[in-house]
Amino acid sequence: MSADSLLRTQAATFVRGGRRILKGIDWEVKRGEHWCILGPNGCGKTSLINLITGYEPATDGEIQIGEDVFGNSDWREVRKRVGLVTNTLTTYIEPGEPVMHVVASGRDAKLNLWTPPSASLKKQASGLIEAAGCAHLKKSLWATLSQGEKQKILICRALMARFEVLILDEPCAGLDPVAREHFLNWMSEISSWPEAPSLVMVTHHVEEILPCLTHVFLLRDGEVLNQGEKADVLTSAALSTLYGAKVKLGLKEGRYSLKVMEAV
Ligand SMILES: Nc1ncnc2c1ncn2[C@@H]1O[C@H](COP(=O)(O)OP(=O)(O)OP(=O)(O)O)[C@@H](O)[C@H]1O
Repeated sequence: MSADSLLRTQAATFVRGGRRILKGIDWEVKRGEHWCILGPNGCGKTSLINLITGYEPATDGEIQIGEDVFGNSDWREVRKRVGLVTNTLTTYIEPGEPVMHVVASGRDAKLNLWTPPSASLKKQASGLIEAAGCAHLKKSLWATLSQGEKQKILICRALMARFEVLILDEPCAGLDPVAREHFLNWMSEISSWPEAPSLVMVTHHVEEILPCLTHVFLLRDGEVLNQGEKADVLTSAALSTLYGAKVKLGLKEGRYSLKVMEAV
């Protein structure tokens, strides 16, 4: 394993209800790489994320974060190095929680603070909220935010901790086209920060694969169809196999598009 390895799965297998949901996944994310995971509904993307974040144990194989191997290390500690932003988080946050507290609580990966955050936490949270272009939301309560604002605030929350890998599970779901574009540009900006975590974005839309994403992982029916550098992996042929239908991938000025030619 190279010193640059942040995350590695080896023959990771996940069986539930007698079904092999993940069938021996080998994958490695190295420092400086930003990944996109693509795959049809039900192919196992969320299951893979659950193994990496330790929310589910692998049935077989190895999950490694840096030097730590799942099962040999205190995963509650290891988990602190992998951030996860998912829509399900939004349902756990109290409607009346101040936005500033939502962000500040990310330092210890806690939800809903019982005591107000310290002045230094507030200062850091405030800086992140401003960098996200959300300064006007600093005094808002969680329940009043729009979907796009919630996504941004959740990412600010994740950035409070010093994650090495930040997993974004369909971060653009529910965003209007303009909000999505703003959001993606902000994500690009984050990826250029000197201390940026490696981003891993799960999406169903190739339009969201901005130039800052360097690698692509294609997951099909619990198996790796292909993975590697974006330009090598993203082809019409590979995506047609991935989705089981003829599709045509377009690339114009660094942005991808996908046309479904023939559904099966
Ligand atoms: N704990 C579990 N017990 C039984 N089946 C499960 C469990 N977790 C996931 N599955 C099944 O495994 C398959 C993969 O689910 P998963 O949520 O990982 O897919 P996904 O690729 O994230 O899908 P989507 O794109 O629709 O979000 C699905 O058929 C799901 O029903």
